[in-house]
Amino acid sequence: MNIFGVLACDRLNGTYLRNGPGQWNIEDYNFRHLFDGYATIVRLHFDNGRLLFGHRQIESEAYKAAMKHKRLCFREFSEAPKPDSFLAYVGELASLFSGASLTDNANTGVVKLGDGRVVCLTETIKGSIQIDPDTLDTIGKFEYTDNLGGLIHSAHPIVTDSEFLTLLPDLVRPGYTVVRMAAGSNERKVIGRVNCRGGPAPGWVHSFPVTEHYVVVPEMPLRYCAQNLLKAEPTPLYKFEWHPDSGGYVHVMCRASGKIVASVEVPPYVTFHFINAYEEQDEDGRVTAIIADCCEHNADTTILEKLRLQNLRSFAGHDVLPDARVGRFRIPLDGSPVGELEAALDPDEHGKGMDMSSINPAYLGKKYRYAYACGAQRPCNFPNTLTKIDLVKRKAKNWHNEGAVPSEPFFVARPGATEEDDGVVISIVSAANGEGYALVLDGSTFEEIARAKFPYGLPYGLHGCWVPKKAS
Ligand SMILES: CC1=C(/C=C/C(C)=C/C=C/C(C)=C/C=C/C=C(C)/C=C/C=O)C(C)(C)CCC1
Ligand SMILES: [Fe+2]
Repeated sequence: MNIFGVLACDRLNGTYLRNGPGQWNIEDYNFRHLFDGYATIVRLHFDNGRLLFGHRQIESEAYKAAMKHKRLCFREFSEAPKPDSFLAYVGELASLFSGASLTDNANTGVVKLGDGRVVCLTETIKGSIQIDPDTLDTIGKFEYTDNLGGLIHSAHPIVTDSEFLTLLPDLVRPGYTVVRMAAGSNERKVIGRVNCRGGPAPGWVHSFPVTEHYVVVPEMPLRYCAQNLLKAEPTPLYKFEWHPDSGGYVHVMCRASGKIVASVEVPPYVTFHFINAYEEQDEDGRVTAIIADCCEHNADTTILEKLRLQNLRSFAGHDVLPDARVGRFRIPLDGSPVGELEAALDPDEHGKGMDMSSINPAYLGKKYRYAYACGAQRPCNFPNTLTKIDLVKRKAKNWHNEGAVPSEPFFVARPGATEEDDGVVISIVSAANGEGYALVLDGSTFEEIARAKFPYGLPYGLHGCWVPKKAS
């Protein structure tokens, strides 16, 4: 559906796409977890103060099969089909115990590759699906033409105009392969490999950060669990297990050589989203350490349980959102065996809620000052504010509307900007009354510039990308 609205924001021209799990049922069968839902892509096309709005389901094999057979046919985040559903679909017992039964429901993020192709992603490699950013048509599976194999990758590749970097966790020989795909290509090439320091499996890598010269590979004690991947019934931590005794680590790989230049033990941590990383230099310009910031859940895995739909749909006014902070890792490059992890600012500044972050992409991998994220105004059961974090002043500025749930604040720089926060922040908000609107905040003052009400409410969504207007 496309609806025109008028927006007091004529400095923004281009398309914001936001992906996320938007359909949590098949007929009268209801899914369990926020991350289970079938992907819904939302499009906000900004054109000289006018907003064209639309949304569509991504036509993954998992979604099409569920709609056709009226039952779950593939394994989602917490849901698994009854064997007869999947076997009826593909017809082979072995498939149930292999990657074939994993979903391709690309419900997590959307990226614009350097050559302009737009790809929706999740953590299964086969869940990489190309879409048309204008019509939201599903074009088809994005085929990686290399022979790297594997079933899963990070849901958040680092994408720039020239490349796509990602991590492939290795569940058989615990470790991670760091790969690079040049813009315009479908072939990933190996940069290097890191062996895990703890066990029994690699830590979950939903995202990872990079600096100008290094790839930072996190190994958190929340680890993949191959048995849980194959279980039909959900386990407390779904496809993962918490192994605090196995230790938490951060590895640093040189982008050019693939060599590991640091591998440090850090306090146990739980993070899904890295914010950014950069190289710290001494007064002679020598790189002495890597600083990597993330949305850190105080080494507490309960956030995964809190994101079950039943919990999200039953807020009784009690504060149930676990605390989170901006976790700052300092990874020395002098051969020290340990790194540090501390809060980059007092978490009370953002209500001890912290997730779904973005930065000015021009500062990717570089020393930066500002991050935008969802924070909390308590009591709440879900992040309910937008927050602008000033990492230098260690302060936050917060936006909140009573009862509203905003999605990831996405920063878009003003063309020609020279200041880091010169631009706008876009968020899609679900209002208390179930209505929805697009919200545009000034990136510098964090004041509202514009909002445009949608003709109907939208489900919560996760991550977005910006497709600038084509030069005419
Ligand atoms: C489909 C399979 C998997 C899927 C994993 C998915 C879809 C993971 C998605 C993770 C997301 C969206 C994480 C977001 C976190 C947001 C947070 C913590 C917000 C907190 C707010 O306070 C695997 C599990 C990889 C297994 C194979 C099958
Ligand atoms: Fe994510």
